[in-house]
Amino acid sequence: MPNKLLLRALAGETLPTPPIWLMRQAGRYLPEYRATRAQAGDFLSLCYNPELAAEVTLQPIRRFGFDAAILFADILLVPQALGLDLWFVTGEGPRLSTVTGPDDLARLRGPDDIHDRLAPVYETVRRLTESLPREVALIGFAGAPWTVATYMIAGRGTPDQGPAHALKSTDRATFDALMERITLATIEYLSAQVEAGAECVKLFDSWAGSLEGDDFETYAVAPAARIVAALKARHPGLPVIAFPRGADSRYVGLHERIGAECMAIDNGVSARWAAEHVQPGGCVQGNLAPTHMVTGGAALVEETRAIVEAFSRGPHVFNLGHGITPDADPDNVHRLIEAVRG
Ligand SMILES: Cc1c2[nH]c(c1CCC(=O)O)Cc1[nH]c(c(CCC(=O)O)c1C)Cc1[nH]c(c(CCC(=O)O)c1C)Cc1[nH]c(c(C)c1CCC(=O)O)C2
Repeated sequence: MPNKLLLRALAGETLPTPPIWLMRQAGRYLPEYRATRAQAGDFLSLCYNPELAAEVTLQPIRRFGFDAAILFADILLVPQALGLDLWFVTGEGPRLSTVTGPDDLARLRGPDDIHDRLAPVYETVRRLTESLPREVALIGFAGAPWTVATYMIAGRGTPDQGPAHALKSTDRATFDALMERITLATIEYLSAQVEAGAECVKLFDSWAGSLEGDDFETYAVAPAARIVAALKARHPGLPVIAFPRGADSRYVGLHERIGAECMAIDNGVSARWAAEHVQPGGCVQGNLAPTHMVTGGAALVEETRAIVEAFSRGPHVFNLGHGITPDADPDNVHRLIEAVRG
């Protein structure tokens, strides 16, 4: 049995107190993050600077004593490694050159040709294995193919993933080939993170919820299952967290269909419902609404205790239902941890 709390929960153990970490725990709500990002110059320079990326990964561990650290990087580094241009517009978000037809696809690099550009990320992981406290687990991550494809097709974030849905229906061959390329690159990328020292990996499918009918199975479940199977073949026993955000009632049975030890639950479903219908399949992670980190107060404590109680009869990792936002108050994170650990 592993002795780090996060790995024990992922292995299926019901613990008296759930391990806790937060999505986007390294980020703009922390003054020390803003200072290090300024030192790096910009967000992408920070992602590709192993010394500073390791530093911002460690900042929330030092400040809050979380049970897990998540590698500081971004899901959009994979499209960039595949050959797309990537930049961030302050206050707006990511911009990428796009893939909208066979010619764009032909210009992309192969899944094995990503490592030279991503080498600094692997170096960040190696540094973290040396500098993290013994009891803190290190999580590697990547975007799931559908979510990454939505950014590669639209060239930016979109409210309804319209451009990706459009390509899927007008040029299925290009869409499927793009999904295949991302899937294979993601296997290589995550595998390299594990070789560098990541102890578990998380797949972020932030836009899975917009896949309807059979598309959910074809473009969210099947690619995730393929990535998980390939990783486990190479790294037996590797624990995986899947985050098909917005899956709603389709969370039921997903542990088994994806082959993941843990389902990250967003706050679109209640903890009570997820405890009854999803937790029987394995560990669950979640699912406090991120707004509580802004508003705090008694509601934060009550809701946190209710979630801990709802999930207390099975394996649980405490987290938010989505990333902590830049306007969050770090003091509320202290209150949250106190409410979880009692
Ligand atoms: C969709 C997505 C992205 N990136 C990610 C997702 C999936 C999870 C989700 O749904 O939130 C995942 C991600 N992004 C980042 C991490 C690092 C680890 C962590 O602390 O969780 C992780 C796991 C750093 C980041 N990635 C980004 C920041 C903010 C950049 C800054 O410092 O200005 C951070 C800390 C930028 C980013 N990166 C992305 C967007 C849309 C944006 C802009 C929006 C925003 O600014 O919050 C793409």
